[in-house]
Amino acid sequence: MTQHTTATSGLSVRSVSKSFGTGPKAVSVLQDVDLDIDDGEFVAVVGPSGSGKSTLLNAIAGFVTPDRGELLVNGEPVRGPGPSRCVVFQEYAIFPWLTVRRNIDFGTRLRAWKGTRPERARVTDRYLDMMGLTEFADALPKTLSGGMRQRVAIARAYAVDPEILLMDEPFAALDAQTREQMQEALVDINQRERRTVLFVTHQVEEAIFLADRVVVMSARPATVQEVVDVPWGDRRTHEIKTEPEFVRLRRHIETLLRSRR
Ligand SMILES: Nc1ncnc2c1ncn2[C@@H]1O[C@H](COP(=O)(O)OP(=O)(O)OP(=O)(O)O)[C@@H](O)[C@H]1O
Repeated sequence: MTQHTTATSGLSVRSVSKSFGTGPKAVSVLQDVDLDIDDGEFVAVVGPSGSGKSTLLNAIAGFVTPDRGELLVNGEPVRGPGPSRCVVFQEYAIFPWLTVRRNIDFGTRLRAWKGTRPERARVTDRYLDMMGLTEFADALPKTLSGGMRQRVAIARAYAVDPEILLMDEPFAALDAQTREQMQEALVDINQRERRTVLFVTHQVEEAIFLADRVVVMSARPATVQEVVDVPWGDRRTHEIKTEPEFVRLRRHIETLLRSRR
């Protein structure tokens, strides 16, 4: 396994534990989770249903406070939600009263680099183009398909330019064909923009297709069971899914998940 470390860049999760409830009804969800994600790395998290994947993501986002342990983004402790981390949810969490362009423009306003209005407009145009949304720029979200709405959510998240992008099953509600198109769109935008991404998914195939490393969580209380390196670099076309190495990795991870350690 590659050695990934750095307390001062990227994300560090150090011995993070979290329980919900108190007394005999307390449920231990995360137990001593350790994880380092380097700057610009794409990491997918898979695990049994209810194991605590979303809880981990929510702790990094600052929505959930760990009972123990430490979360660092570029060396700074996470103390709550903030613009260094941007979340893309499964539900299409975009503003229904704003057009596609204005939704993405909202993201550019949250950037550390403010820029003038024309400069921001150019940034918005770039994201519209990258996500294939230019012809829908003036449309309201309700007139768009689920896949297109999720393109808007992803474009807006990249437009914020956060240090870490957190994606919680963003394609789970989409049909299989749209999901594959979205996976390609995400590969494309991330190869151009290269952000640090933590991506939670149920689909092992999706995790291997998208990520540089796949973190396999155990059953609850979740710990990191294994971290699997994915060897394709930027070569991410759907053809790799039938290559023997892809199939081997998929089987290996599925076996780990079935073992429910
Ligand atoms: N705010 C909360 N209060 C109480 N229990 C919670 C809370 N959030 C999560 N849980 C519990 O923590 C456990 C882990 O939930 P979580 O959503 O993190 O798992 P998950 O791995 O993302 O699940 P899934 O794969 O089904 O999406 C579940 O038993 C859930 O009911």
